[in-house]
Amino acid sequence: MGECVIVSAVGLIDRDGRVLLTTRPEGKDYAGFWEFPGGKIEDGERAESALVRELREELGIRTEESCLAPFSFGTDSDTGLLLLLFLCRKWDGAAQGLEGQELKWVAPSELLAHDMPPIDRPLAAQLRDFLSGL
Ligand SMILES: Nc1nc2c([nH]c(=O)n2[C@@H]2O[C@H](COP(=O)(O)OP(=O)(O)OP(=O)(O)O)[C@@H](O)[C@H]2O)c(=O)[nH]1
Repeated sequence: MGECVIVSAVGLIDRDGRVLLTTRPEGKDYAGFWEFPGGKIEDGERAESALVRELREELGIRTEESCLAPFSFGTDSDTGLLLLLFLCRKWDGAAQGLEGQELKWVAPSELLAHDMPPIDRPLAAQLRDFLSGL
């Protein structure tokens, strides 16, 4: 049986209710696909602190664990990936692509128009429905 990889990711929601998607950098799996910012949880790390760290490293923004609300999760039986999706509406700084990734603030209704890894699609649909008040 393969190893389980746990990834923390976040739907950052701005004041206009748009969600930040970023591209996966060249050389990584799903390069060029759109994803929720985040990354793998390191050994002994908690999901929230991993996300606070990744947001600082990848986007140069600062947030706190108390600003991260658990939203949903997804699993991929082929890769053993477990993706934990949080939501965040409060952070300091303006997001930048510090690892060369593209950034795009996307209206909820446009989320599914973006190429995403398979695990993200149902999560994006849930997020769209949640933000549209369905
Ligand atoms: N951050 C993020 N990763 C995702 C999403 N969807 C998805 O399948 N993944 C997968 O989750 C894994 C996250 O790994 P990563 O490469 O971003 O993590 P990391 O920054 O810790 O990478 P590293 O191990 O290359 O340093 C990848 O296999 C990636 O394809 C998503 O929405 N956000």
